[in-house]
Parts: sequence; C-alpha cells; structure tokens
Amino acid sequence: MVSQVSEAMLDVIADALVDKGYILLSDIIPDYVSLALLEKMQVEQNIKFKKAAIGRGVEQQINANIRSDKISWLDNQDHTDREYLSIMDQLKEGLNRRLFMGLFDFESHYAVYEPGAFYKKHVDALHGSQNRILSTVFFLNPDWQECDGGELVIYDERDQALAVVSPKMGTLVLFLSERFPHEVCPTFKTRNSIAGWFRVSNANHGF
Ligand SMILES: O=C(O)CCC(=O)C(=O)O
Ligand SMILES: [Fe+2]
Repeated sequence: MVSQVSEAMLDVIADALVDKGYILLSDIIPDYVSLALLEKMQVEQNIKFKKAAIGRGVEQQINANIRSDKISWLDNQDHTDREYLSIMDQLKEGLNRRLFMGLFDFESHYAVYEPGAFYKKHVDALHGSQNRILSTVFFLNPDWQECDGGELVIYDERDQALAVVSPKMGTLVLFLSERFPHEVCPTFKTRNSIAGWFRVSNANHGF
C-alpha cells in the first residue's frame, strides 16, 4: 500500500518553508508505516548499524566527540524503506511544483542514539558542496518523556534556539539544510530516528 500526501498538506509545508524555513509535522506518516520502520530498526540494530562518520570522501572520519550515533542507510529495494521513500518522493515532487526548488534525489539513514549519545551542533550542507538543500528528521520513539532527553534543538543564524523538539514517535521535522545549525542533546534512553536530505544534482547547483 502506498500512502498519499494530500495537496493541502503540501501547501502548508511549502508556505512554512517560505515563511520560516522549517516546519514540524505530526500527521504526515501513517502509523502503520512508522511502526514497520521502528520494528525493522529494532531487528537490525545489532546487525547492520555502523558508527556514523562525519565529512565526505577522503576527509570522512569517525569523531565520537562530535557524534556518537550508529546508522544504516535506507534502501529502495526494501519494502518497508520503500514506503517511507515513496512519501519523501511525493514531498519532493510537491515542493518542486510549488517552489521550484530543483530537488533531485533523497538520501537517508536510520540512526540509533544509545544512552549517552549525542550529535553536537552542526550544519547538514557538507563542506565544499551545497547540494544538501532540505533536511528531514523523523522520530520513532513511542512513549518518549521529557526527562528522556535527546531533544533536537534548531538554532537560527544568530545562534538563538528556535525550536526544541522532543523526538516523539511520528514527528517529522523539515528544515533548509544551509540555514539552520542544530544539535541532538545527549539522550538518556535509546533514541531512534531517520535523518534524510533532499539534494539538487550538481548540474542544478547554484539555482
Ligand atoms: O536525529 C536527529 O534529531 C538529527 C540528526 C542530525 O542532525 C543528522 O543526522 O544530521
Ligand atoms: Fe543534522
């Protein structure tokens, strides 16, 4: 079954990206998809997940002082991943139609933050390449409490906190990749998310 993102929802998202550059959504991914994603994560956590690296190519390195999550990339061949990727594809098409963003592809990984893990303040657009345009973070944590930590904090250009997001099951955050530094505060409980990025192709670079 492929779930549909409504035109009204796409309008709301496009307006928010123009007005503020970010939006938090709680009702875009159906529960059955979230539950399937969480189940898959839990089954694969001890098998497929690898320590996350920072940077790209030869500069890529594991730096546990900056981030200490473990990740596994989504794969279009997998039917659970494909449900999520198909919703992201509808977002891509809907935003390109409304905002001419030139979004070209989408890459995403599951991330597990074990107790004590964090990701210090950073910007997602990779150094020397501006092709990450729109960041997405989807949370898969049922029964998350305030005292569990692991908040995603989004900052503005002047380093003021704009939003402190509790990583609750079903919340999707979208923000412009180059504009918003953000961090994952240390978590006290195992914290599951899917981070993803819409990119423009190098040929479109500089629109
Ligand atoms: O899991 C999150 O809240 C955000 C992760 C993040 O910022 C990233 O992977 O770039
Ligand atoms: Fe990030």
